[in-house]
Amino acid sequence: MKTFAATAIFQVRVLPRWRMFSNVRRMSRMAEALAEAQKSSNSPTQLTFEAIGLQPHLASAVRAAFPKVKFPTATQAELIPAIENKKDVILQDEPGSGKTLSLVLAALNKPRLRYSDTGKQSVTTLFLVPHRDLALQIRHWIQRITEHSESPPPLEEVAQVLLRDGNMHLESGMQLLSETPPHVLIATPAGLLDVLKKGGNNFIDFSRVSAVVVDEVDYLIETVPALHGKLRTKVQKRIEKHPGPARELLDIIYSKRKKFTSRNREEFVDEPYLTPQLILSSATVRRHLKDYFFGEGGYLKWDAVKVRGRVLALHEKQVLAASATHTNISHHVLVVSDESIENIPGALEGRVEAGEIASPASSDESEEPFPAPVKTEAEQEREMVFSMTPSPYNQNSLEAVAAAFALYVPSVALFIIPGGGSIHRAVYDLRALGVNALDLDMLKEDKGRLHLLSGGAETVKTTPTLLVTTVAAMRGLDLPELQHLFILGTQELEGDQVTSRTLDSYIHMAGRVGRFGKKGTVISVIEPSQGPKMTKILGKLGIPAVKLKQFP
Ligand SMILES: Nc1ncnc2c1ncn2[C@@H]1O[C@H](COP(=O)(O)OP(=O)(O)OP(=O)(O)O)[C@@H](O)[C@H]1O
Repeated sequence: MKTFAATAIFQVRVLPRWRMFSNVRRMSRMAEALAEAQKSSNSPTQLTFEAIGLQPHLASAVRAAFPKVKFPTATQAELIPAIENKKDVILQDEPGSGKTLSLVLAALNKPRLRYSDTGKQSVTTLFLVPHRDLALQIRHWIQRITEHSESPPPLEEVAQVLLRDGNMHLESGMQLLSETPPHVLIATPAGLLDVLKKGGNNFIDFSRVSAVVVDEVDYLIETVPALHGKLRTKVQKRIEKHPGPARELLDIIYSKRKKFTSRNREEFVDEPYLTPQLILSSATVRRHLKDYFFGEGGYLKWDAVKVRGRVLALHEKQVLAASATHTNISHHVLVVSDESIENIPGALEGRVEAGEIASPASSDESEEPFPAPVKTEAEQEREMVFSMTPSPYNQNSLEAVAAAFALYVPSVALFIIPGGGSIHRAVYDLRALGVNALDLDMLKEDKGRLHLLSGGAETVKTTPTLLVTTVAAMRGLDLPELQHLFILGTQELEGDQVTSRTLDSYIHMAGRVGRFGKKGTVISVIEPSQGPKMTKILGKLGIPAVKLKQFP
């Protein structure tokens, strides 16, 4: 692997340069000022979790399960009492600032609801998430907390997961759900809709559910951004044609709310408690999304409480910059052609640590081949097909990822390929290049689960591993020790256009590293034709690209 990397680097030649960023210096100054302003966004308060309303046994269990979680952040100290107040809540703070964890705590803190007639427990909180791995991560967190509590109940009484997944048996999931309704039901909207379609809309009595949390809400509910002309019409048509399972589900749960508008809001507030408290969360909640929830969607009560990280007091463009550019994340772009791999023109000279060569955890074993995973018959067949078919991936780009991975990554890195791309094919191609690539899967120890709660002093020592995922499957994921992230290409969703969705997408991708004050390195690998779009994305976000020193 090391030999390959060296070869790849020495082959680089200089490409004709694009025009320099004229505003890079200005942006860099702005990012520094903003980073200063937001420093305390996720610094812990001196309050205890008990003082902000967590039940003492839960607070102790959390500290035991997550030794680094000692005090709530300012945002968490605002959020947990707001949820206790039973009003609807919109939560927005930068990626990795502890939103999901605090939502989990607030959910576990709610008293268990029981049917007064039968005494049977009901689901207290429904947690909607965009994808399987985030659902599994949340269940894993709850499992840890439960295991660290006194006389822990069986996990299925506390948390269950509903997914649209080939491995999950719908009938047995439904049976467990009706026999033992959990305190927290974590589901993808599509998974839950499957259950409602089979069991009927009353399979879960939503009037008995205390809260519905929609995590990564802007991903689950697409709304029309402030676009102009044809693009706006195109997006609107797409939404109307495919409203998406999350919207369909909220229409079922909040059908009773939809008749209330701003004109009869008094009545709305006095309405008996018929619908669950609605809690929305994301690092990027645009105004058009809020407007939709309050207005046309009719899901949110007008007196919903907004809980926002410090950073959001700034101007929107600066907010974006601050969200994505804390000084603890360095952003790099490698432009790859047939002839060369080089830094994007205009990239700034790096801080010492930005392009520092990592001392790989596995340096003693660098001559050892990485472990080959045991393959099922289906996997062997798939590889046979791959060996006979051309790859959709630009091999130069994958070589650049392999080279940078070998140079910089001591333990684990994440590689995000564009949505719709084949993860298995990317893994196959990368392994052929000598990279220990694996498809990210939170259920499997070697493919991500190992890294779920590790970090800091207990950093996992493994052969450096590159976990491959897509844009669609990485939202909200937390691998605490992750420091290196590779992104393939630019987001092609809107063609050459850079919309708010494109920018939000970059913020969320970059947000997989530099979490909770840690350091992070983001390396985008693009083709020359994607250069102008990448420049625009970084320019709009106020992010200066920094040179990787080992590349021209
Ligand atoms: N009060 C705290 N003290 C220390 N660490 C914390 C605290 N709250 C959360 N964390 C840690 O911060 C990391 C990020 O948490 P979490 O995934 O909840 O962030 P997030 O804001 O939901 O991220 P994203 O925007 O990507 O969804 C986790 O590793 C979590 O354990």
